[in-house]
Amino acid sequence: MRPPLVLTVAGSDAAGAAGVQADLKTFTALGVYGASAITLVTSVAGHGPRGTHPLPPDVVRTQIDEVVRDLHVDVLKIGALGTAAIVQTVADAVRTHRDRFGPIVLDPVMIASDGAPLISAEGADALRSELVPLATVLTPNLAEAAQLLGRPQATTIEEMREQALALQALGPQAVVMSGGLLPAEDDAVDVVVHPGGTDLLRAEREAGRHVAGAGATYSAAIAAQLARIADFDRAGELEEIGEEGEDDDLATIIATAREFVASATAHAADWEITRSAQVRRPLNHLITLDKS
Ligand SMILES: Nc1ncnc2c1ncn2[C@@H]1O[C@H](COP(=O)(O)OP(=O)(O)OP(=O)(O)O)[C@@H](O)[C@H]1O
Ligand SMILES: Cc1ncc(CO)c(N)n1
Repeated sequence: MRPPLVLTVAGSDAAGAAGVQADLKTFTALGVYGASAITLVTSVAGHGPRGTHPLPPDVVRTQIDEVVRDLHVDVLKIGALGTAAIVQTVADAVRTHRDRFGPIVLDPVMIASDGAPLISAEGADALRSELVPLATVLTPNLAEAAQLLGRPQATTIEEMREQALALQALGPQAVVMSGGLLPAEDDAVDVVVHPGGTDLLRAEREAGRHVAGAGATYSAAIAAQLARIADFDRAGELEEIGEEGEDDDLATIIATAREFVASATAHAADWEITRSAQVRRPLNHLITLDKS
């Protein structure tokens, strides 16, 4: 028996809300084995600005090489990368090992939800030129899409769609642009462009939402679902899960991942986990595991 497996290349969040920790919890919750190559470590000093400590690029490369050498990787997920040198290293590793894994989900992480920068300006440029073209699914929020394109932040759904299409033109099959904070809309609307067209995913916007790790959890859930599809495919069971063609698959996977994020957010609402209201709440990744 070979479980579906995702390798995440991302940063560590000691609080366990975002980054690698959110990724691994999401994979487990969705029945997927998680491996990780750490790119950087974030640390919080009190409630002050967070420090970002990138690892040496060769240490990042060694971790990826080891995992790819030793394990069957179905899907690669990429999160915070910190520096242009790490972006370059990860892009080189992806090109070297391209036949060793399937889809690549790239979350172009730029700034943490608490405002800490998670990549340098040169790193963001390298992300656009080196990694975006290699991605299967790209998952920017409004600010990340704007920075990748060098445009002002989208303020309407039509502008979001234009930016998502412009990013898709750089290479990814699908772009999932999350618009939780779009001023012109009452709902939280995500624009998904995929080979079958454009979908709008609407959900009620929660006022005063104060969570950390929603973006990481979203892209991790997409990666996990893609790994499960690869697993069903290996077992010859794809028809049984109602496959309607590859184009629809991606759109369905993304919608399912969003439901997971919404549910994990809702189920954390009564968690008394933070010592202060100032600290952003993590999501509840235990939802699929809690049988009580
Ligand atoms: N206020 C909100 N109410 C409901 N859904 C929201 C809200 N804000 C964001 N979302 C949804 O949550 C999902 C993830 O959002 P997004 O990608 O913007 O998170 P993020 O800012 O990158 O997260 P983080 O930096 O905390 O990891 C998207 O589906 C988005 O639409
Ligand atoms: C390590 C890390 N990666 C990603 C995010 C995105 O919010 C974060 N806050 N921390």
